[in-house]
Amino acid sequence: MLLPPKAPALAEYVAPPIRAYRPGDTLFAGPTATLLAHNGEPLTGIGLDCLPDALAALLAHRPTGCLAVGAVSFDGLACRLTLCDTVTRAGPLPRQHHFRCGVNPVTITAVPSEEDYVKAVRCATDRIAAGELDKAVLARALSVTSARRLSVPGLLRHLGGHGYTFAVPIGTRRTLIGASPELLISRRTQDGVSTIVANPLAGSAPRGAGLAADRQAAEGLMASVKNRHEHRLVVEEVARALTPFCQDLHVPAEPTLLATPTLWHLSTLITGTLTDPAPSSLALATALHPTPAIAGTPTEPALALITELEGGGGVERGYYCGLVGWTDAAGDGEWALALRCAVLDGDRRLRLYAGAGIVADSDPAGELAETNAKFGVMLDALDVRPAR
Ligand SMILES: C=C(O[C@H]1C=CC=C(C(=O)O)[C@@H]1O)C(=O)O
Repeated sequence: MLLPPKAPALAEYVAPPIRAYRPGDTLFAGPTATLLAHNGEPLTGIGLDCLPDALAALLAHRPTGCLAVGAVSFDGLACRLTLCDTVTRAGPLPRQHHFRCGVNPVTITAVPSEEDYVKAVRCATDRIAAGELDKAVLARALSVTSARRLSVPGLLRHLGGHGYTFAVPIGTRRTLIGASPELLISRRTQDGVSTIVANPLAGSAPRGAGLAADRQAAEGLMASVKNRHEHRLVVEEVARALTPFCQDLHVPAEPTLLATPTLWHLSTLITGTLTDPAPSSLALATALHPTPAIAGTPTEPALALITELEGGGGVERGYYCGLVGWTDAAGDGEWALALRCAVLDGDRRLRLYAGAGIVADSDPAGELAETNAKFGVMLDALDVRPAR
């Protein structure tokens, strides 16, 4: 008797763009669509300042439909983009509720140690109290070695449905991979009118275990004066940077709550209509980057403190906190911040990154806990601990 083919169990399901992924491809999945760039022309070595013009010129000579997809480093000096004439498009990646049993044997080294990160946070709050700056985002890393072989598709399977999921080749057998909740900027043009969306996030609280604790965590975040201040600093700066390019800009007065699998965030959805001629999505990203969500404010002292404290602790941001996304020849595009991510080096070694916004009344232990919750996205994909 001929039996119908067995439908794949949910745990075995792999979304088509992940099934189609080959080493060296670039994948970028947003809330509405997934792009897979295969066999494109690599573009590296152009800094963010020159990138909008360089890409406009390059894309103008390519066939209609050609996109540039990839990443720009945090310092804006390096990029890894692919110019791809025929990007494969699919729907958004589904969120897969796999049972994760936390059994993957790995060794993890914190860089710097948790104690040293706490000291760095104290140092930052002292500098803020001394009036040198208002906010700095301090990051830490985890160096992970896996006993099991890791693969980009194997990790991507667990990163869908988190906002912006990405895999970008950034060197020989090195891939930036992650799932970020934060949209820096998107631009869309319809009937000659270009509209934008930016979704700054800042102010976070780990999700609670169980409904009551989770609700308490969300309500506590919404009511937190420290987190509202941390968030406001980002929204004000994003609005200030976008204002010269917009004929109208809507900035809600109050944040809302955004839930990710590991954290609650304060979120503000900023929308606007661009002036004519409209700057490209990448030109807008250049005007915005680095926002206080990933650097601090004012920008210069914040960047100096990051170099001093993170550099002293052995953290090199590289592409973490950079941009990841795409642009077309007309300048429409979508750029997320490269957060909740890792660099996969070969097939067993990973470097995970997470940071937290430090303001005057930051509690160092709380900021450490926040970074640990942020690592949860990638640790869960590695099956290092059970999902909530
Ligand atoms: C720097 C990170 O998050 C930023 C984005 C959202 C919320 C943040 C916060 O509450 O501190 C950070 O500003 C990270 O995830 O590594």
